[in-house]
Amino acid sequence: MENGAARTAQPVIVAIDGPSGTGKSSTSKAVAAQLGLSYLDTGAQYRAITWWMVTNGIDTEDPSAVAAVAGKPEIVSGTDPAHPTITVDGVDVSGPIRTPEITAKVSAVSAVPEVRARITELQRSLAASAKNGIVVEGRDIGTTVLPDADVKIFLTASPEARAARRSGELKGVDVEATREALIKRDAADSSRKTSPLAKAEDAIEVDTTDLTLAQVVECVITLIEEKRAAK
Ligand SMILES: Nc1ncnc2c1ncn2[C@@H]1O[C@H](COP(=O)(O)OP(=O)(O)OP(=O)(O)O)[C@@H](O)[C@H]1O
Ligand SMILES: Nc1ccn([C@@H]2O[C@H](COP(=O)(O)O)[C@@H](O)[C@H]2O)c(=O)n1
Repeated sequence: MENGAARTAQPVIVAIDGPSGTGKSSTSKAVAAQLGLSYLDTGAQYRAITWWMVTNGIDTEDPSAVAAVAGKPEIVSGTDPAHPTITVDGVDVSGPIRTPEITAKVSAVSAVPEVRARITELQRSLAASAKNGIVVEGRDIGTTVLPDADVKIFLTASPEARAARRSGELKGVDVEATREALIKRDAADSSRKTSPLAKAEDAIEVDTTDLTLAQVVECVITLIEEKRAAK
């Protein structure tokens, strides 16, 4: 069975969106693994194209310069939730895309329409080829990338909870600085013209502030199973 033991049979497309640090990646990976679905981290794709721009000396604050080369890098995402991978022109960039420099620059690059068009095409193609279905997480999956997704979830959490989680992950990092950085990135992602971070009208909002990761995963699995039962 692809991606672990499937608890359910029919293919299902699940869109999980939300601001930074709300638990999208952790939740999506666990849900996909438990249901035997593929998993796609779309933030990793935007980070990967940003890494390529930086590595090739492109000014990430110049939308025309970014747009002119948006079609050049070959970005490949592996969709096994137990071992998600991301390469650019054959190079494993799973580590380099998580540096503070890339995190600080990714919102500017992801706001460029030519970048979004390129990455959205990749995302739709991966979703269409997922045999058992897929959990796709990001900022615009329910609104733009997969508007016909079977289940749409919008995760939220207070900035304080998100900053505390991230600081715990990146040991020694200041909580207040982390909180400010999260808020700044959310503001940039929500205010861009093309496909901003937004909750789809038909998405179910789950506030994870006071929930453990296990509780969020169980909640999402229940929503998926309810939807499948109703099909
Ligand atoms: N419900 C939860 N309770 C406590 N910690 C959580 C919960 N969900 C996720 N976490 C932790 O919070 C951190 C951020 O989670 P995660 O990376 O999944 O968020 P994200 O929404 O994908 O973030 P980003 O958008 O920045 O990629 C991780 O350390 C994760 O283990
Ligand atoms: N669907 C998406 C997903 C991500 N982005 C941009 O990528 C950045 C990094 O995302 P992470 O989930 O890895 O933190 C994010 O801040 C957005 O700028 C996007 O635009 N659309």
